[in-house]
Amino acid sequence: MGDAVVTLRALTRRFHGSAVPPVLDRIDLTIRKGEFVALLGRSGSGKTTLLRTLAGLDPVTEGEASLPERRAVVFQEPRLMPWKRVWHNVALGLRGEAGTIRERALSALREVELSHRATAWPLTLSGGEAQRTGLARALVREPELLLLDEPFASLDALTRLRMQSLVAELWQAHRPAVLLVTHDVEEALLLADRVLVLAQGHLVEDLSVKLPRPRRRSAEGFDALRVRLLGTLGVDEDGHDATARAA
Ligand SMILES: Nc1ncnc2c1ncn2[C@@H]1O[C@H](COP(=O)(O)OP(=O)(O)OP(=O)(O)O)[C@@H](O)[C@H]1O
Repeated sequence: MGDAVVTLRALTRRFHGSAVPPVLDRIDLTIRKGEFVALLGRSGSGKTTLLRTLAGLDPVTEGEASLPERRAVVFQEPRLMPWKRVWHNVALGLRGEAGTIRERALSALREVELSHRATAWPLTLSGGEAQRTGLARALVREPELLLLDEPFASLDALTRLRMQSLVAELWQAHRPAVLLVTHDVEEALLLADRVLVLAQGHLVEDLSVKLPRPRRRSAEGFDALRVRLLGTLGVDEDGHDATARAA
């Protein structure tokens, strides 16, 4: 497909030899230019493994992966270098004239509403500020593919809400393709065009989300999609294991 940013064909990833089922088992996936995809799955289902493959951090040993050159990752923990100031962390790895690089870093920090912390040391940042710095560091590279590995998981509930809408705004402004790994069904529905569910090595759901933006939990159809995804994950409304109860 012409506008594909990512193409996986029969991608398989094993950690323990052929005696046990692979973590990723012949995954086929296409992500199109500008598409916002969320990846849900239970703990240990292989979400991070899939994200690492898309980031080019893990070798492809079985199957094929076609990835764009410009990729950026935001991890659950910000992974900033404590001995470099915030703006310098954002600028790391950029090439070109020093003044231009600094300007680009400051502009990315403005976009995540963090200009006032540009010369701060990372250890003085709050959790939300540190994650916004990570987001600025990713954005400044103008990625075609932005990979977000549970970037809000360690934040308090209010900061998480704010970060979710910030990510939605930044995506609208820049339109990279996004893969967001999350545990949170509502987060997936608040952000993504498409929600994938990974289980037993397979993508068992590929759900198109046509809700209007900006997304609201109160929107018609939101709850039906939420219940459907919880069903695919095998969890009931209260977070209990529906598969165990049925057994
Ligand atoms: N480097 C590794 N060596 C051996 N096993 C690994 C390695 N990385 C991941 N695994 C195994 O692969 C499986 C999937 O792990 P992964 O971290 O991708 O799951 P996940 O869906 O992201 O989980 P969580 O939601 O808990 O973060 C797990 O059983 C894990 O133990």
